[in-house]
Amino acid sequence: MTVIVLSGPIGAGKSSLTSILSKYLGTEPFYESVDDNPVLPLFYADPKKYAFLLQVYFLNTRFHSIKAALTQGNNVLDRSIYEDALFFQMNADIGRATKEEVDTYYELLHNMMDELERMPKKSPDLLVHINVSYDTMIKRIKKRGRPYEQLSYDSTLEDYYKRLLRYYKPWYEKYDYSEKMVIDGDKYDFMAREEDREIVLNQIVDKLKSMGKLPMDWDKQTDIQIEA
Ligand SMILES: Nc1ncnc2c1ncn2[C@@H]1O[C@H](COP(=O)(O)OP(=O)(O)O)[C@@H](O)[C@H]1O
Ligand SMILES: Nc1nc2c(ncn2[C@H]2C[C@H](O)[C@@H](COP(=O)(O)O)O2)c(=O)[nH]1
Repeated sequence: MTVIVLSGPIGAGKSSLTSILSKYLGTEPFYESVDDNPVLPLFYADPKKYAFLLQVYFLNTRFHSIKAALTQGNNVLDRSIYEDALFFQMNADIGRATKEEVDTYYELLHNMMDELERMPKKSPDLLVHINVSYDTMIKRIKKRGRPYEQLSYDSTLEDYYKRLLRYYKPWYEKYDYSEKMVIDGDKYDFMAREEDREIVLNQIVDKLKSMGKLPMDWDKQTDIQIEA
Protein backbone atom coordinates (compact mmCIF):
# COMPACT_ATOMS: atom_id res chain seq x y z
CA MET A 1 0.00 0.00 0.00
CA THR A 2 1.49 3.36 -1.05
CA VAL A 3 0.07 6.61 0.34
CA ILE A 4 1.26 9.85 -1.24
CA VAL A 5 0.26 13.24 0.16
CA LEU A 6 0.64 16.55 -1.66
CA SER A 7 1.51 19.77 0.13
CA GLY A 8 2.11 23.35 -0.84
CA PRO A 9 0.74 26.88 -0.72
CA ILE A 10 -2.68 27.96 -1.95
CA GLY A 11 -3.01 27.44 -5.69
CA ALA A 12 0.33 25.60 -5.99
CA GLY A 13 -1.25 22.80 -8.02
CA LYS A 14 -1.90 20.13 -5.37
CA SER A 15 -5.37 19.07 -6.55
CA SER A 16 -4.25 19.14 -10.20
CA LEU A 17 -1.17 17.01 -9.55
CA THR A 18 -3.21 14.67 -7.34
CA SER A 19 -5.51 14.03 -10.30
CA ILE A 20 -2.62 13.56 -12.75
CA LEU A 21 -0.62 11.35 -10.37
CA SER A 22 -3.53 9.13 -9.30
CA LYS A 23 -4.51 8.59 -12.96
CA TYR A 24 -0.90 7.79 -13.88
CA LEU A 25 -0.26 5.41 -10.98
CA GLY A 26 -3.76 3.92 -11.14
CA THR A 27 -4.42 4.84 -7.50
CA GLU A 28 -7.31 6.43 -5.59
CA PRO A 29 -7.36 10.27 -5.33
CA PHE A 30 -8.58 11.97 -2.16
CA TYR A 31 -9.55 15.62 -2.70
CA GLU A 32 -10.13 18.26 -0.05
CA SER A 33 -13.72 19.43 -0.49
CA VAL A 34 -13.20 23.20 -0.68
CA ASP A 35 -16.04 24.48 -2.83
CA ASP A 36 -18.65 22.97 -0.50
CA ASN A 37 -16.86 24.25 2.60
CA PRO A 38 -19.47 26.55 4.21
CA VAL A 39 -16.97 28.23 6.54
CA LEU A 40 -14.30 29.20 3.99
CA PRO A 41 -16.13 32.21 2.47
CA LEU A 42 -17.11 33.31 5.98
CA PHE A 43 -13.43 33.21 6.99
CA TYR A 44 -12.31 35.39 4.10
CA ALA A 45 -15.09 37.85 4.92
CA ASP A 46 -14.23 37.95 8.64
CA PRO A 47 -10.94 36.15 9.41
CA LYS A 48 -10.82 37.09 13.08
CA LYS A 49 -14.30 35.71 13.74
CA TYR A 50 -13.95 32.48 11.73
CA ALA A 51 -10.27 31.44 11.86
CA PHE A 52 -10.82 28.93 14.70
CA LEU A 53 -14.06 27.49 13.29
CA LEU A 54 -12.51 27.10 9.85
CA GLN A 55 -9.47 25.35 11.31
CA VAL A 56 -11.62 22.90 13.27
CA TYR A 57 -13.60 22.25 10.07
CA PHE A 58 -10.41 21.55 8.07
CA LEU A 59 -8.84 19.50 10.84
CA ASN A 60 -11.92 17.30 11.09
CA THR A 61 -12.16 16.71 7.32
CA ARG A 62 -8.41 16.05 7.08
CA PHE A 63 -8.54 13.60 9.97
CA HIS A 64 -11.30 11.67 8.19
CA SER A 65 -9.43 11.59 4.87
CA ILE A 66 -6.00 10.63 6.28
CA LYS A 67 -7.58 7.81 8.34
CA ALA A 68 -9.38 6.51 5.24
CA ALA A 69 -6.23 6.83 3.12
CA LEU A 70 -4.08 5.00 5.69
CA THR A 71 -6.51 2.08 5.82
CA GLN A 72 -7.35 1.73 2.12
CA GLY A 73 -5.17 0.73 -0.83
CA ASN A 74 -2.84 2.91 -2.88
CA ASN A 75 -3.91 6.53 -2.92
CA VAL A 76 -2.96 10.17 -3.31
CA LEU A 77 -4.24 12.96 -1.04
CA ASP A 78 -4.28 16.55 -2.28
CA ARG A 79 -3.40 17.95 1.12
CA SER A 80 -2.20 16.55 4.41
CA ILE A 81 -3.21 16.97 8.01
CA TYR A 82 0.44 17.80 8.66
CA GLU A 83 0.16 21.39 7.42
CA ASP A 84 -3.10 22.11 9.27
CA ALA A 85 -1.21 23.65 12.21
CA LEU A 86 0.83 25.82 9.83
CA PHE A 87 -2.32 27.67 8.75
CA PHE A 88 -3.78 28.00 12.23
CA GLN A 89 -0.53 29.11 13.85
CA MET A 90 -0.12 31.72 11.14
CA ASN A 91 -3.63 33.04 11.74
CA ALA A 92 -3.04 33.00 15.50
CA ASP A 93 0.22 34.90 15.02
CA ILE A 94 -1.66 37.68 13.24
CA GLY A 95 -4.16 37.99 16.09
CA ARG A 96 -7.01 35.92 14.63
CA ALA A 97 -7.36 33.47 17.51
CA THR A 98 -7.58 33.85 21.27
CA LYS A 99 -5.22 32.00 23.61
CA GLU A 100 -8.09 29.71 24.59
CA GLU A 101 -8.75 28.87 20.92
CA VAL A 102 -5.04 28.17 20.33
CA ASP A 103 -4.86 25.90 23.40
CA THR A 104 -8.05 24.08 22.40
CA TYR A 105 -6.84 23.64 18.82
CA TYR A 106 -3.52 22.09 19.81
CA GLU A 107 -5.23 19.81 22.34
CA LEU A 108 -7.53 18.57 19.57
CA LEU A 109 -4.68 18.24 17.04
CA HIS A 110 -2.49 16.26 19.45
CA ASN A 111 -5.40 13.92 20.26
CA MET A 112 -5.94 13.30 16.54
CA MET A 113 -2.25 12.76 15.84
CA ASP A 114 -2.15 10.26 18.76
CA GLU A 115 -5.01 8.36 17.11
CA LEU A 116 -3.06 8.17 13.84
CA GLU A 117 -0.10 6.73 15.78
CA ARG A 118 -2.34 3.80 16.75
CA MET A 119 -3.25 2.93 13.15
CA PRO A 120 -1.62 -0.03 11.37
CA LYS A 121 -0.12 2.43 8.85
CA LYS A 122 0.79 5.51 10.89
CA SER A 123 1.85 7.94 8.17
CA PRO A 124 2.06 8.40 4.42
CA ASP A 125 4.93 6.96 2.40
CA LEU A 126 5.81 10.12 0.52
CA LEU A 127 5.09 13.84 0.73
CA VAL A 128 5.25 15.64 -2.63
CA HIS A 129 5.64 19.34 -1.90
CA ILE A 130 4.96 21.84 -4.68
CA ASN A 131 7.06 24.98 -4.27
CA VAL A 132 5.78 28.17 -5.92
CA SER A 133 6.81 31.81 -5.84
CA TYR A 134 4.36 34.52 -4.82
CA ASP A 135 3.87 35.57 -8.46
CA THR A 136 3.02 32.04 -9.58
CA MET A 137 0.72 31.58 -6.57
CA ILE A 138 -1.23 34.73 -7.43
CA LYS A 139 -1.40 33.80 -11.11
CA ARG A 140 -2.88 30.41 -10.23
CA ILE A 141 -5.30 31.82 -7.66
CA LYS A 142 -6.53 34.20 -10.36
CA LYS A 143 -6.74 31.35 -12.90
CA ARG A 144 -8.80 29.21 -10.53
CA GLY A 145 -11.01 32.19 -9.89
CA ARG A 146 -12.44 31.76 -6.39
CA PRO A 147 -13.76 35.30 -5.71
CA TYR A 148 -12.87 35.49 -2.01
CA GLU A 149 -9.24 34.46 -2.67
CA GLN A 150 -8.52 37.34 -5.06
CA LEU A 151 -6.41 40.35 -4.05
CA SER A 152 -9.20 42.49 -5.53
CA TYR A 153 -11.53 41.06 -2.85
CA ASP A 154 -9.21 42.02 0.01
CA SER A 155 -5.87 43.79 -0.49
CA THR A 156 -4.58 42.44 2.85
CA LEU A 157 -4.44 39.01 1.20
CA GLU A 158 -1.10 40.04 -0.35
CA ASP A 159 0.53 40.08 3.07
CA TYR A 160 -1.39 36.93 4.08
CA TYR A 161 -0.15 35.00 1.03
CA LYS A 162 3.43 36.26 1.37
CA ARG A 163 3.39 35.28 5.05
CA LEU A 164 2.07 31.84 4.11
CA LEU A 165 5.03 31.32 1.78
CA ARG A 166 7.39 32.32 4.62
CA TYR A 167 5.72 29.78 6.96
CA TYR A 168 5.95 26.96 4.44
CA LYS A 169 9.76 27.08 4.19
CA PRO A 170 10.55 25.95 7.79
CA TRP A 171 7.49 23.69 7.76
CA TYR A 172 8.87 21.66 4.86
CA GLU A 173 12.38 21.59 6.34
CA LYS A 174 11.01 20.25 9.64
CA TYR A 175 8.55 17.77 8.06
CA ASP A 176 9.65 14.24 9.01
CA TYR A 177 6.52 12.05 8.99
CA SER A 178 7.64 10.39 5.74
CA GLU A 179 10.01 10.60 2.82
CA LYS A 180 9.60 13.93 1.02
CA MET A 181 10.43 15.61 -2.28
CA VAL A 182 9.92 18.99 -3.92
CA ILE A 183 8.38 19.78 -7.30
CA ASP A 184 9.25 23.17 -8.82
CA GLY A 185 5.79 24.61 -9.44
CA ASP A 186 7.24 27.71 -11.07
CA LYS A 187 9.26 25.75 -13.61
CA TYR A 188 6.82 23.02 -14.62
CA ASP A 189 3.42 23.71 -16.16
CA PHE A 190 2.17 20.14 -15.73
CA MET A 191 -1.30 21.29 -16.81
CA ALA A 192 -0.60 22.78 -20.23
CA ARG A 193 2.76 21.27 -21.20
CA GLU A 194 2.94 17.49 -21.70
CA GLU A 195 6.74 17.52 -21.59
CA ASP A 196 6.61 19.19 -18.15
CA ARG A 197 4.04 16.66 -16.97
CA GLU A 198 6.36 13.85 -18.09
CA ILE A 199 9.31 15.38 -16.22
CA VAL A 200 7.30 15.79 -13.00
CA LEU A 201 5.81 12.29 -13.16
CA ASN A 202 9.27 10.81 -13.80
CA GLN A 203 10.68 12.71 -10.81
CA ILE A 204 7.99 11.17 -8.57
CA VAL A 205 8.39 7.67 -10.08
CA ASP A 206 12.17 7.85 -9.60
CA LYS A 207 11.64 8.78 -5.94
CA LEU A 208 9.17 5.89 -5.45
CA LYS A 209 11.68 3.52 -7.10
CA SER A 210 14.47 4.76 -4.80
CA MET A 211 12.16 4.02 -1.84
CA GLY A 212 11.42 0.51 -3.13
CA LYS A 213 7.76 1.45 -3.67
CA LEU A 214 7.99 0.75 -7.42
CA PRO A 215 10.12 -1.90 -9.17
CA MET A 216 13.21 -0.44 -10.85
CA ASP A 217 11.97 -1.65 -14.23
CA TRP A 218 8.50 -0.04 -13.79
CA ASP A 219 7.71 2.00 -16.87
CA LYS A 220 4.53 3.59 -18.28
CA GLN A 221 3.73 6.15 -20.96
CA THR A 222 2.95 9.53 -19.38
CA ASP A 223 0.47 10.56 -22.09
CA ILE A 224 -2.54 10.66 -19.74
CA GLN A 225 -5.58 12.77 -20.56
CA ILE A 226 -6.24 15.64 -18.18
CA GLU A 227 -9.12 18.07 -17.78
CA ALA A 228 -7.54 21.51 -18.32
N1 LIG B 1 1.90 23.45 -12.74
C1 LIG B 1 0.88 24.23 -13.12
N2 LIG B 1 1.05 25.05 -14.17
C2 LIG B 1 0.05 25.87 -14.57
N3 LIG B 1 -1.17 25.93 -13.99
C3 LIG B 1 -1.37 25.11 -12.93
C4 LIG B 1 -0.39 24.23 -12.44
N4 LIG B 1 -0.89 23.55 -11.39
C5 LIG B 1 -2.15 24.00 -11.23
N5 LIG B 1 -2.45 24.93 -12.14
C6 LIG B 1 -3.70 25.70 -12.24
O1 LIG B 1 -3.70 26.56 -11.11
C7 LIG B 1 -4.99 26.58 -10.47
C8 LIG B 1 -4.85 26.04 -9.05
O2 LIG B 1 -4.53 24.67 -9.13
P1 LIG B 1 -5.00 23.68 -7.96
O3 LIG B 1 -4.62 22.30 -8.40
O4 LIG B 1 -6.42 23.96 -7.62
O5 LIG B 1 -4.05 24.16 -6.76
P2 LIG B 1 -4.16 23.75 -5.21
O6 LIG B 1 -4.94 22.48 -5.14
O7 LIG B 1 -2.73 23.61 -4.78
O8 LIG B 1 -4.84 24.88 -4.54
C9 LIG B 1 -5.90 25.74 -11.34
O9 LIG B 1 -6.59 26.61 -12.23
C10 LIG B 1 -4.94 24.85 -12.12
O10 LIG B 1 -5.46 24.52 -13.41
N1 LIG C 1 -7.35 29.17 7.37
C1 LIG C 1 -7.09 28.08 6.64
N2 LIG C 1 -7.33 28.14 5.31
C2 LIG C 1 -7.04 27.02 4.62
C3 LIG C 1 -6.53 25.85 5.18
N3 LIG C 1 -6.34 24.92 4.19
C4 LIG C 1 -6.74 25.51 3.07
N4 LIG C 1 -7.16 26.78 3.32
C5 LIG C 1 -7.74 27.68 2.34
C6 LIG C 1 -6.78 28.24 1.37
C7 LIG C 1 -7.59 28.32 0.13
O1 LIG C 1 -8.38 29.51 0.15
C8 LIG C 1 -8.55 27.14 0.21
C9 LIG C 1 -8.11 25.89 -0.50
O2 LIG C 1 -6.75 25.67 -0.28
P1 LIG C 1 -5.86 25.16 -1.52
O3 LIG C 1 -4.46 25.09 -0.98
O4 LIG C 1 -6.43 23.85 -1.92
O5 LIG C 1 -6.00 26.21 -2.57
O6 LIG C 1 -8.67 26.90 1.61
C10 LIG C 1 -6.32 25.82 6.59
O7 LIG C 1 -5.91 24.81 7.17
N5 LIG C 1 -6.63 26.96 7.26
